[in-house]
Amino acid sequence: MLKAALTVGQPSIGVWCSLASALTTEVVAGSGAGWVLIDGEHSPNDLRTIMAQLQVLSGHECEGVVRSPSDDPNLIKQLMDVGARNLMIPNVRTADQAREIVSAATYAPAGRRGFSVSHRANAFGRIADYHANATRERLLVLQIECETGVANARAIAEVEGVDVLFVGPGDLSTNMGAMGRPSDPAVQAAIASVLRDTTAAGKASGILAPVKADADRYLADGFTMVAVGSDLGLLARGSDALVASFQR
Ligand SMILES: O=C(O)C(=O)C[C@H](O)[C@@H](O)CO
Repeated sequence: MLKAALTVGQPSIGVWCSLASALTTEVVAGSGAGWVLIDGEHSPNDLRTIMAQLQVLSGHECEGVVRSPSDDPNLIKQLMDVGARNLMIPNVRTADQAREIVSAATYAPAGRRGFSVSHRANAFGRIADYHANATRERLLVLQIECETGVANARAIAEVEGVDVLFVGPGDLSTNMGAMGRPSDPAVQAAIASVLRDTTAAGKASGILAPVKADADRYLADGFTMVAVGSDLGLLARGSDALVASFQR
């Protein structure tokens, strides 16, 4: 289980799934990756295409992490009800926002996730102890993508119920005035600071690193939830290289 691995500091390699396709997500799931990111933020996914991808993953060891387009509690509720046990929330900036997200993913009385007796997440009522265990079994991955989030990373990581702080290098570099340059020294210093603060809070750190040398370095530094590429990138770059190899 992804949560169990990350809790004991075991690295887990993931692949971003941006193509909004159950078929391509199924192909990636067979690769041996520990998890795939089903992207509801920047991909043409909706609740049904996300659910279809979770369905194909049910036959695999590989776990689905679903990125919600925002921290909207109604979206969080719908995603959890269709079976998203692992959730990623973009651009979290403060501990108060993190507490609201935890609350949206937690049944009353501790939180305010709406209760439905029967849904896909509990196999349509067949998993009798689903509601009792849902909070303990979910994985909450909050993205740090701006300087405010970096400054508050320690406080965000310390919020009970937050499992992972995950750096979004694209947005972070853009928000720091270095669009497309995550290797900029100031951005790298911010990434290192998030790792330090998250580790100090006893939580796991993650990052997207589609260049192998970067991924290796982040893993050596202590990031454990590392996405090393995407279905879209593999198909686009692979088809480019294939066609180019036949051009004279
Ligand atoms: O800011 C980032 O970097 C991310 O959060 C990942 C991107 O959103 C991802 O879609 C790049 O393909």
